[in-house]
Amino acid sequence: MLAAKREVAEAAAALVEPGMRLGLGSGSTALLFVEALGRRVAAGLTLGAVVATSQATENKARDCGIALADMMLADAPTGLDLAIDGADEVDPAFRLVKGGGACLTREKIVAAMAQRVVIIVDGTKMVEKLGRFALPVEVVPFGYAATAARIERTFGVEVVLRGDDAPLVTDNGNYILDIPFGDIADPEMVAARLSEMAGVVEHGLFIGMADEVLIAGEGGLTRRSAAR
Ligand SMILES: O=C(CO)[C@H](O)[C@H](O)COP(=O)(O)O
Repeated sequence: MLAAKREVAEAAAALVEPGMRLGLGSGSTALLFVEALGRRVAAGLTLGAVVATSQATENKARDCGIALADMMLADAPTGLDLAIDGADEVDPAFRLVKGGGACLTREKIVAAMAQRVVIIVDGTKMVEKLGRFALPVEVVPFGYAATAARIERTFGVEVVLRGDDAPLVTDNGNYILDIPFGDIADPEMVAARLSEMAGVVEHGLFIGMADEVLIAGEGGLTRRSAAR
């Protein structure tokens, strides 16, 4: 599995061209990509503005000698050439479940800024139907129990507040509710219902955002483009 993640991370780093404005994803595969990119930067590759999707990725990028734009400033970049990120699930229509690392909100903002979004996964993430991986939803801590109850009433599924002894707090200061659907029959409907709920900051369904998927498997690397 680690070898597959490394292979796909190296392949993604090779897609980066000089001067590109880049979005760096989160999770173990994305961090391997950041390391591979760092090696290219150390060898002389220059980049345009680079944006990280989590504190962990920001720390890794800095350790690897990659300078980052400050997304909290008014003059932060508003567009990117390429965003590269992992995923928890990818279906045949390139719909994704993301947020296993609790970074879905920044990941979605960065993906939405990018002209091209490339998802890097090992073959185990490719699924016929989304939902076996519990769907992460970032919610505001204020009234989170009410938000959780509303989600449960809407979908008839018991949600799980992420965290062990205490709730996990995201980089944005929010909580994560995981919805164990098992099978998401209609991802567009679920996405629309969640998006309109008070208290929901963002959900982990990424629909119509991925342009390409790089998949590392036993048979080597596969590159698939979205049919648009
Ligand atoms: O969405 C994410 C983080 O919020 C990650 O991209 C996703 O969880 C995949 O992670 P990994 O590469 O470690 O399997």
